[in-house]
Parts: sequence; structure tokens; C-alpha cells
Amino acid sequence: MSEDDSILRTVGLTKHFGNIVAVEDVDFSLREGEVMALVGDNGAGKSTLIKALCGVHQPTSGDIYVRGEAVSFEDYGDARQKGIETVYQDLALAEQQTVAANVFLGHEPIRSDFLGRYLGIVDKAAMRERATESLDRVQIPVDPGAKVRDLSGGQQQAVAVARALQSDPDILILDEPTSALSIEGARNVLRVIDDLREQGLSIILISHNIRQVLAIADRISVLAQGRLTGVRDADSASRDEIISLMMGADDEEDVEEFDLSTSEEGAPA
Ligand SMILES: Nc1ncnc2c1ncn2[C@@H]1O[C@H](COP(=O)(O)OP(=O)(O)OP(=O)(O)O)[C@@H](O)[C@H]1O
Repeated sequence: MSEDDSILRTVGLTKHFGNIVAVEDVDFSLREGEVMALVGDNGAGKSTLIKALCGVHQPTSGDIYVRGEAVSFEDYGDARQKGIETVYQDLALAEQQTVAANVFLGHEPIRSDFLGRYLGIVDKAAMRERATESLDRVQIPVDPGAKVRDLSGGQQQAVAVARALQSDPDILILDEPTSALSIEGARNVLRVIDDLREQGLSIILISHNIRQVLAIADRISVLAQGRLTGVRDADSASRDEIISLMMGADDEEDVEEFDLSTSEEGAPA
């Protein structure tokens, strides 16, 4: 059993790729209903950690617990069964297809006859209706019949989140959801994250944008060179403190010299 009431937790999680130490001895936890930001410089191990949490990578060692139960994910489907969904940075949307088709990509509702027998025909009316319901949850007005290629970056992100919500997850992992967006698009996505927390989801938010993270997250976990260097409450943490932890340092010396490779634009006003 895990020792606390986290909805998701790792103990000693380690992932090596040959000689490369991507994640080393990480004790990470996500509480029910919180937004936990995961920050770190390029190569710090953020993607590797979340890929272990959603079944893409098998850990070299260490344990993962969902609601206190030790789990072992062979693949993405195993993690989904435990209520974990991930929206990757590249979104993997079919841009030529409609919003509704994208929300259901691969698991479209099929029409059935009056005896409940499946007819092998995609039920487009049901698809639009259920897509509208999911899009309502992310509260970004998008026409389910619009082509994805005609949407803004923020709207596309919302479609990808709406698709992830189809399996009714408890835990949502968002990989850099605002990195490619305009300031307005980023604000909208942060509003979506806030709404989803209100709806009870527990969220892991990977981000390079410390100002955004301080504004939206409840807590912040910092990785540096594969190790967890600190966990802070967003309310009381400072930007310098987080940057210092990203450098793997315990103090705040030399923070000014640290090269923040990603723009900090898009933070809410
Ligand atoms: N499949 C892989 N094979 C070999 N090495 C890998 C693999 N995936 C990640 N790594 C290495 O593991 C380390 C951590 O990478 P990871 O992508 O997890 O970092 P990150 O914090 O997500 O970085 P970024 O912000 O650039 O995406 C890096 O040294 C990376 O080169």
C-alpha cells in the first residue's frame, strides 16, 4: 500500500535508457482534485516520468500506486482502465476531419437497429451530440461540424482534451498544453484546466512557463537531471525558488544567469 491518500503516487521510480538515466528514484504524488505542475529544464525527465505514469514506458525500478493500489501498466490501455488519460503536446488530431470525428477517433458510436443490433454504420447524430457534451465540459465554443484545421491552437487543444474526457478519466496529464499558443489561447486553456479541476479531475500539468504554473497550479514538482529536487505549494513559492530547484540547487544563487529557454508569455494577467 502507498503511505498517503494520493490518487496517484510513485515510490523510487527509476527509468534508464541503456546508460542514460532519465528518471532516478522519484517519489511523486498527485492529490485528488489538485493541479500538480511538473516543471524542469529540457531533458530533466518530465516526459519520461509521465510516460511511465500512462503505460508507455515500463520503469526500470520503483512502484506506481493508483488510490493506494500498486499497479503495473503494460500499455496505455492499462493506464486508461485505471482512469489516467494523457494529452500529448502534438495533440495527434486528424486535421482534415471534423471536431466531432476527432473527439471519437477510433471509438465512434455505431448505429444499432430497434433490437440493439449494431449496423456497422457510424451514428453521426450521436457523435455530434456526445461531442457537444464533451466540448461543453471544456467550455470553449467550437462547432462540432467544423474542420480541425480551421480552428485556433487553443481550440485544437480543447478538442484534444474533449477527446481525452471521452473515457471519463479521474486523472488527466497535460503535456505542455500552452507552449504553442498565443497569449489569448493560453489563457483559454488555463481556464479549461481550472474548470476541469472544479469538475473534480486531478491534473498533472507539464510546463516550462513558471508564471503560468504559479498562477494555475496547487503544487509544483520540480525535476532536475532526472531527480525530484522539490515540491512546493504554488501559493507560497517564488519564481526564483522554482528556477533554483530546476537547476538542481538548494539555494537561489546564480538564478539570474539561468537560461530560461522558453518564453514566459501567455501567463494570465
Ligand atoms: N526513448 C529514449 N531513449 C533514449 N533516451 C531517452 C529516451 N527518452 C528520453 N531519453 C533521455 O532521457 C532524458 C530525459 O528526457 P525527457 O524527454 O524525459 O526530458 P523532458 O524533461 O521531458 O525534456 P523536454 O522538456 O525537452 O521534453 C534525456 O537525456 C533524454 O535524451
